[in-house]
Amino acid sequence: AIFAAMKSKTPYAYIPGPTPSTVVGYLLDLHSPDALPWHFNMPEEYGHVARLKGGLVGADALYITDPAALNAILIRQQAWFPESTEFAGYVNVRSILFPVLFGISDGVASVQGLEHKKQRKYMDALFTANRVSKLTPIFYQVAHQLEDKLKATVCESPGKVVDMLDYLTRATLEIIGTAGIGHTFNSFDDKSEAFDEFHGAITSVLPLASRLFLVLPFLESWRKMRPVWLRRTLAYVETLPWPSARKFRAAVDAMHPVYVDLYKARQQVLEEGGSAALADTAAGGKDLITSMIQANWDADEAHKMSEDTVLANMGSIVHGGQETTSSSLARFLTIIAENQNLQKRLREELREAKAKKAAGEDLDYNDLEKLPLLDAVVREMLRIYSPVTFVWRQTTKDVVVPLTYPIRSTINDEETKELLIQQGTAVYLGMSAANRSTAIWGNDAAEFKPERWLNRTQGESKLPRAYSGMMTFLSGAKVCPGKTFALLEMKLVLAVLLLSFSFEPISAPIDWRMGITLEPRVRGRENEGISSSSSFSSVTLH
Ligand code: HEM
Repeated sequence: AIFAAMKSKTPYAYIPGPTPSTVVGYLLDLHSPDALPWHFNMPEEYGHVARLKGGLVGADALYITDPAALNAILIRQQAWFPESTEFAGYVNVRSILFPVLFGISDGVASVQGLEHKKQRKYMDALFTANRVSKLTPIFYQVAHQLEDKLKATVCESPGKVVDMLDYLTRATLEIIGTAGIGHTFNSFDDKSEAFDEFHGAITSVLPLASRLFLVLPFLESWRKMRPVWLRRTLAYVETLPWPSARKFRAAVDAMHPVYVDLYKARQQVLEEGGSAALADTAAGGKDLITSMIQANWDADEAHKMSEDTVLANMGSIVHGGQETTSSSLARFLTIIAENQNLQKRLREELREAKAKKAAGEDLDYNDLEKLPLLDAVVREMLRIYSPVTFVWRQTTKDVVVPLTYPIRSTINDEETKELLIQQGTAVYLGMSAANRSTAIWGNDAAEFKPERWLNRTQGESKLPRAYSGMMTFLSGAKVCPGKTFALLEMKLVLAVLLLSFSFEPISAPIDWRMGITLEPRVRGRENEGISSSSSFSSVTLH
């Protein structure tokens, strides 16, 4: 095995790359919570393909930000680049643990190939612009609860310093709850046990999951264990010799029954009254999962998903859609708190649009789509502060991919325009780094400049085109299905907040650490945990 590892290290010796900071190799540098600068620097210092040196525990890997190579890996030649069996993406790290520990079947985020295609068909049908626009009233219901709650807090003491991430987490969990799975966590009720329990579970799963990458190869073999009942029984052995797994189990125990109860309730409605009866359920049966259950009910036998698969997809939706949006919204507020002029311009744009509506009427889906400054700010924020930093894949055979930017050999200084990726190589796709590459976006790539989208001074990049030529939502078969949902949700919550409040920064700096998404922490209060030391702002009502 050692010989094999040494042999597999050699093919990439000609590719420039960073020296690992420990003998373990690149893994710790790549996953460190403080690794953001390491990622951003990659294309600038080493080029758009970099060699990541394996250490004692592994072979060399590649870090790729090259547009042509990304197009090949994610789209044209994606069949040879499945998600690594050891760890697959940010949604997946949690989805992977569910089946591993509990025998629950895999959801869309953790399956590949034909099974993925089948599940994605159901998933994509939920997220068309038409369907998402119909969720607008549900989003507003939650956004106005957030507004009322914040008003009550701020009226008590104007200019109060408020932990906005806490409010935004409540709002995004409530939105994904009501619009995603037709369930309320009563998130704005201070004494809501449902919120505390579920949110506590999500936030404890997050750090656990990002710590587990080193043991995932072991989990993978557990995941394949059959029969499933044996796996499930073993997971419940009280003496599970691993505290993280026990904690994880407690978290899943808090979440899973919520999904099971909801599923059973919808199924019962269907059995008693057929599809039409779903209109009488929470959210008028329009929530994503009720729509999925209904489509599954109507599908012919050959195309139906099992109960376990639908349950797993409830998890995929809740986990895929919660912290990504709360983290992005917190980032947005940080930006506008630090740029009062931009905040004022955004508010003016919103007021102007609102003035055209009848009194008390909210901006609808199309109105929100048509606000150029809000759109440019959201776009630019998602470009340079992509909540997901990277994903990874592993080749199943030797593959040659084209390159936009040639590799300059460290051995003989020659240029190569194609890259041979050997079977089994771990390939890291640097989404945030590609979003900031100066070669792709220009010398001002790392600067926050919404104007680049306003007058379209920014041409489309050569990166895959899922969203303005940026990598934030990925691309190809695993592209984020929730993009339209996320953009509407963010614009709508920001519109409600900006029309009622002004935001100012607190004096302490905020650091953004890399977890599975980006997590804000107030410097000096890092150890207090994500919910208590997040993106405080000083908020005023106006
Ligand atoms: C700013 C917000 C968001 C960002 C930046 C984002 C980004 C991403 C990325 C990068 C992936 C691919 C991950 C991978 O393959 O490892 C992904 C997948 C996914 N996202 Fe999102 N997402 C966002 C919001 C949402 C929302 C609101 C939902 C649901 C309502 C959602 C549901 C999902 C699901 C189900 C997947 C798995 C898809 C699959 O594997 O086929 N996301 N997202």
